[in-house]
Amino acid sequence: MRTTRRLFLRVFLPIATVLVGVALSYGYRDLESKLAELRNQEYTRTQLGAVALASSVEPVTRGLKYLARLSALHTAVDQPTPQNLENLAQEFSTFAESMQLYDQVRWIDETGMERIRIDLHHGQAELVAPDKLQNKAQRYYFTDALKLKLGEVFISPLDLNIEHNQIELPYKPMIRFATPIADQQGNKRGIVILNYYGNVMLQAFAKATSEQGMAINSAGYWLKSPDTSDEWGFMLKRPELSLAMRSPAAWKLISSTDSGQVTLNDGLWTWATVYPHQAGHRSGASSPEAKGPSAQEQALPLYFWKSVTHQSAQTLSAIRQTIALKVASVFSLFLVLSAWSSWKLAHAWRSLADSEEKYQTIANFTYDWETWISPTGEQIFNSPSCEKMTGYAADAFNAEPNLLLRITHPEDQALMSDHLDHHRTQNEACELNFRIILPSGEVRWIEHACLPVYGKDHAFLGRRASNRDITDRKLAEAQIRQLAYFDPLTGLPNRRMLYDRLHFALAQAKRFERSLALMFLDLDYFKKINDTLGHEVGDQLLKEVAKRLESCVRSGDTVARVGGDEFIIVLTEITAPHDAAQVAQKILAAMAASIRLDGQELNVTMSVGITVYPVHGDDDVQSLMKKADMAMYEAKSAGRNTYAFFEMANLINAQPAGSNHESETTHNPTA
Ligand SMILES: Nc1nc2c(ncn2[C@@H]2O[C@H](COP(=O)(O)OP(=O)(O)OP(=O)(O)O)[C@@H](O)[C@H]2O)c(=O)[nH]1
Repeated sequence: MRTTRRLFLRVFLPIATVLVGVALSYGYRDLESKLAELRNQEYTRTQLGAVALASSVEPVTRGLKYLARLSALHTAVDQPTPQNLENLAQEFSTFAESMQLYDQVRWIDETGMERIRIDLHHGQAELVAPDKLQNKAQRYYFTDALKLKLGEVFISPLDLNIEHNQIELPYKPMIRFATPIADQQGNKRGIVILNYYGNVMLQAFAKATSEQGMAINSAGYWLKSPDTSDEWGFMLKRPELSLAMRSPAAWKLISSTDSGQVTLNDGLWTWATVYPHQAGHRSGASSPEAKGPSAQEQALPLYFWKSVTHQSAQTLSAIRQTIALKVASVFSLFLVLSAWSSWKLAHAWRSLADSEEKYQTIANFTYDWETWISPTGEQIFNSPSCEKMTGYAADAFNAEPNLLLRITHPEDQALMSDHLDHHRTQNEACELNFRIILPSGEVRWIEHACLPVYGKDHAFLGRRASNRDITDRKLAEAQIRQLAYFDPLTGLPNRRMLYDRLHFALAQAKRFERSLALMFLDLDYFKKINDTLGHEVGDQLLKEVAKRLESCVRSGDTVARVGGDEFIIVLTEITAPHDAAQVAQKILAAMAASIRLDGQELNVTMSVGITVYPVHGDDDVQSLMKKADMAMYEAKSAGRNTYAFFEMANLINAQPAGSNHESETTHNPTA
């Protein structure tokens, strides 16, 4: 479990690190994108607001200049007859009613006295009666405008209309546009003045900024704000209702630059500036005060409006939180998924390592030599045990695909070569035994079993083989075979082997109509040797006799020991009994030479009984054995150290040719 956990950490930690990096990078980019979108939106709003303010001023100045050029005005100025004044009033009324933008349309003469005044009430132009006309000589807009050159336009600050020294309710935002007029001699004869409804402009501004914009005058007071309670602070004598007081840092930047965008502690500020005087072609003096003389003579246009938007710090923080939450939830999901996958992978690795370990342990400790050969004949795997078995390391087999064939015993190479050629790609199991020669020259028997290997997709993956060292088994088998078929003392075939061969030889003789002789040989007086010289000497003597018997026959003949001092010889290549007689004589002659054993010279003789197929009968194996045995006893009876044919022993009891046997049978062993 500890190993699995370690593997898990090795997989998961790098993935988690990458995921954290990706999440942070993605989150940062997403936040940047959202903030950029917000900044663009704010920038667009302030620009649209500024355009709305500037474009509201332009038509008013054009309308003012139109009035200043009216012939009815100049006629009335030059000849202010009741008729002319009435004509002018008519023109002013028509203008006011058609435009619906102005609260008042007036001509104020050079003394400050209102000469023609049209008030708009509920859309209707009303001429103010002469006795209701006022003198405006003390008003700043009169004095400032009268100072202008002909053609120049005075634009007052945007403020609330004041009637009878009270701010008119509901609030009536107002801007006064005025320009001087002159008579035919060029003497200034007062001004034409329009009281413009500021609300029209402010509504256009609000609409352009989606109700989110703030129109602020040059003193930092709100003219229009999403929060209406902030508006008109300068008129209400409440300095706290100004951006200059509410957010000094922001106002410092906004008032000092025409446009910009900045993120401060209290949020994102975006602004643009409108100079209404510049928009009116020519500028005149202005005053931030509602009443009174001009604060500035005809100076630079310090009066401006700011189109401003503000996104609070809370709004920005909410955007960050939303993105952080989104990224965190996606990141958590990926983290959980990768943790789960890493755990599964670690578990699989662990299982694989376990099975590899088990497999390696089995491969290392197996006594058999396990191999795997690819379909193209490459050695994919050789278990380490191959070195103990062959004297060559597994790497040697992997490096030399032909090594197995090379170390195969020459007598088995054809078998192995055939196996490798024919079975490598065959869909069948195969078993074979072969010998290999070790580097030391030692020969070992290998039992080889192989079968094809298929993958899960039934693809042929080559052959898997198991090789086992069966040298000891082969030796044991050979020993068993030796014990079963051979006489342990002399190494001659025993009775069982004799019978096998005799059966075969007799069948062959019968089939090919050939002759066969069976000789039964028994040592004479062997018991005495044992009794006098000991069993050991008797054994040595038997071995020497066996050798001498073998030397007397051909390679196709069989010499077997079937009893203590009894031997059988099968002669397969005779044509007549005479041939067998010659072999018998040869044997008796071979025995005649003394044998030196244990420092003594020994002389032994043998009695030999012979039967010949088919001369002595068309017999079976048992009959042949019996007849030969009987013949041997005949030879014993005849005095030993001689041979006798079965036929002759029974019927004529005659000595075979070469009667000198008699003399040979008189030889006694020298015990
Ligand atoms: N040394 C030795 N003696 C054996 C072995 N097998 C049998 N004998 C002895 O061989 C002798 C065989 O004797 P027999 O064939 O009966 O008699 P013999 O002395 O040869 O006399 P005849 O055959 O009549 O000439 C017995 O004394 C057995 O004990 C053996 O493997 N080794």
